[in-house]
Amino acid sequence: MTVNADIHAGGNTWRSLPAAQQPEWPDHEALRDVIAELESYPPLVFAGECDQLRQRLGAVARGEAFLLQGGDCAEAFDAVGADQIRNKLKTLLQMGAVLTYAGQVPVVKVGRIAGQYSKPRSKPTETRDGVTLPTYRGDSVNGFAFTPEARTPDPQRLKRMYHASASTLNLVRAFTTGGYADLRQVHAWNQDFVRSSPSGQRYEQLAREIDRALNFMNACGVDPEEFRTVEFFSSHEALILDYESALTRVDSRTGRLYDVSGHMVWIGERTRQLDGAHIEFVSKIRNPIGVKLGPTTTPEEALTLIERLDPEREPGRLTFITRMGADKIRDRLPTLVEKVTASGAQVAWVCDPMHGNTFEAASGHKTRRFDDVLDEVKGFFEVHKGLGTHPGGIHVELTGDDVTECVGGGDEIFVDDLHQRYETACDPRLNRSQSLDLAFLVAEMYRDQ
Ligand SMILES: O=C[C@H](O)[C@H](O)COP(=O)(O)O
Ligand SMILES: C=C(OP(=O)(O)O)C(=O)O
Ligand SMILES: [Mn+2]
Repeated sequence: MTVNADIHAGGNTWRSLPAAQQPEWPDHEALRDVIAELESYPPLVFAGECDQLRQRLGAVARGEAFLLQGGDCAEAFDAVGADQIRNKLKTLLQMGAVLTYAGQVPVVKVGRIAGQYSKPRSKPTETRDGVTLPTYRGDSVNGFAFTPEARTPDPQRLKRMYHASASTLNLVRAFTTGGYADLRQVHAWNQDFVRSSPSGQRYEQLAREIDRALNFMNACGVDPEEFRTVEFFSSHEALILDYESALTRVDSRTGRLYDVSGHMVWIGERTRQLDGAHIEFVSKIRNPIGVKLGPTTTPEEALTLIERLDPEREPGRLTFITRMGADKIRDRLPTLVEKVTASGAQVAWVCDPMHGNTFEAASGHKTRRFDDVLDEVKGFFEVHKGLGTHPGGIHVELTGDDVTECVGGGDEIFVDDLHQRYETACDPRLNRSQSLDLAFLVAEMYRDQ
């Protein structure tokens, strides 16, 4: 075996371990063919970009930057269109501009985008009117429609995921480097939000300050070219290990393994078993890694995760994304942060205020209250302030469209409105105006800090 083959084999050590939440593919030969084809495809990202993001996240871990990570719960193949991608990106960039001004630190912008096609589920099946079918596991696995054909896992979908990710990333790169995302333009969109939406008016003061700051920079003669492009990274949950490992390659510069399906990948709350395949898989790759930590996480688990995933204690390598729930964060987070800090590890702490706050409305819609989302972020800031540690960022499920999936917000959505534009394939997302609300309110929190 050559050295390279040896290293490459390292990307397959997960295969002997239990892997939670994997699809039951009916045809294993077809799966093998798909994996072989995926292995021949070019990388979606360059390993050097993953290193760049790891460095940026290092600044987050050291308290010198803030992470904004967001996008759909589940991307869908039929939503790979220019409008949807542009609206999502626009929303994230607008949030980023507000947070940068408020925090006076760089905001690292990472989309749940160009690869977020696979979903872990709480139940393996779904029953409607006495008919039981496999649960929807994301467009990478099966279809959303409630028919036996759609719900049967089809490995050909893994190739569609690759192509959908490639076209999405291509457009994102074009927008972020081609001038569309110019900071002055992003600020103009924010001014428009403040002017035209009833909820936006309370942020007038902040928007005016940003305007003055931009004018000041202009007057000082800052090169306008500096504003033209923006750094933006992709991320998704590394769930379907056959796909992720088919896209794991040896980097020719360093000889190390990178999962080139996205810049950052994370492991979800349901697949972070210490002796499981997912943790083993990400322990072998050099990408920056996130791990979701729910309310039952013990400090010992967190410390073992650090040992497994960040043995060299490299700031930026490991991000803990806590998702406790608004009612638990003030109780559960302090011990975790204290014990991890005492161990000397420098992880980035990021708040996912979505996944601990989901409930089912009387109409049957899965939803979240904007106030709970906000309260979890508030709790997150309070805990870090109390401990003298850095609230490193937020991780949110959002869309740039005017959907009605979460209740509340400045342009209030009521439970009775949920049916109007409930379009998510999995979890409820903040819509465009709720996302901007959140950014302005977090900006105020950041300033108070
Ligand atoms: O996005 C996260 C999970 O896939 C989702 O919250 C699980 O939802 P379920 O309980 O409907 O399966
Ligand atoms: C599945 C998700 O979250 P968690 O693993 O935290 O439940 C998600 O981020 O969509
Ligand atoms: Mn989700």
